[in-house]
Amino acid sequence: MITAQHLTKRYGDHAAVDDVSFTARPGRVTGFLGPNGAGKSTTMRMLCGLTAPTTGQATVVDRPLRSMANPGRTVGVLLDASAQHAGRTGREVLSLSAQLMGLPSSRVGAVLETVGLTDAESRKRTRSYSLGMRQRLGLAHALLGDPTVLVLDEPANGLDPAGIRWMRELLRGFAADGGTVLLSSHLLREMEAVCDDLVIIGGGRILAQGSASELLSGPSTRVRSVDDRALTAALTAAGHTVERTDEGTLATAASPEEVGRVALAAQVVLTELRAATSTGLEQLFFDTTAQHGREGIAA
Ligand SMILES: Nc1ncnc2c1ncn2[C@@H]1O[C@H](COP(=O)(O)OP(=O)(O)OP(=O)(O)O)[C@@H](O)[C@H]1O
Repeated sequence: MITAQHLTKRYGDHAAVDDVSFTARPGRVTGFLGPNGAGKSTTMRMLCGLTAPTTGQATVVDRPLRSMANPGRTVGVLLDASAQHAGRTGREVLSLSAQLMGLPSSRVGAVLETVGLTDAESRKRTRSYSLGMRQRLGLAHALLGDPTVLVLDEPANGLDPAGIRWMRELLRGFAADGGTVLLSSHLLREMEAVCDDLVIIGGGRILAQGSASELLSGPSTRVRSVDDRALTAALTAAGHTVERTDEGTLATAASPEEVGRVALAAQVVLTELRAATSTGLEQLFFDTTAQHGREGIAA
């Protein structure tokens, strides 16, 4: 489990992260999304103890990471796959960390196999690695201590389609075994495919969070009637929120059956009633972050 409680990071007058609270739970993949400059990396650095919060607290498995004697045995971190020592081989990078974490050298071969780096590749200096190979090495490094928690900033960056699918299966398997995964990525389709929970951040603040199924389902019913004003009043009186969509229908989270019953009781004739399809993460992302992306910045 990872918990961010009221995390704030100020650089001078600028709040890079502003009162951010969320929980990434065991057995689930939590996606951390936001436009460029939203505060994702800064939040992840605070979770990993690399950046001290101005206020608030971050804990991993109920403790601040900095207080752990051997954090690599609990948390695997991949924050920047290109930040590897260019003159070391992949195998040397892993062997050194295995020694520092008190792990048997057999872990090195095990994680190389898990991430699909061959023996020959592992003996090359990382300066000759492609970005995809660096990501695989970074992930091997994160998995080395057999952690229960993974914090991964853009791990799929540079992977080819087969690599992305492989990463998806690896993360789903890690969560299915009870692990906690916090993952940031700009690949929205991939996030939609892999995440159980979503946290969306913009301008340093949380804009939306919840289970992916909840957030992506949106208002579940679309309805038209001969008297939308009376229907809206009746639905609102029954405790439902109602919005008008761009297509001119009314949208509500109430089920089609419930809308039908309310309309019947209010004696409003319906001209259309249907369950809405899923919103899709791309739509949710743009709807939620419209004010915060670079394209949303007024000229
Ligand atoms: N060390 C620093 N000093 C000053 N400002 C910083 C520092 N680190 C980050 N920031 C600012 O904090 C804000 C959030 O940056 P951050 O890197 O966390 O965003 P991000 O969501 O990870 O963006 P991206 O998707 O582009 O990686 C930005 O405005 C950035 O310029």
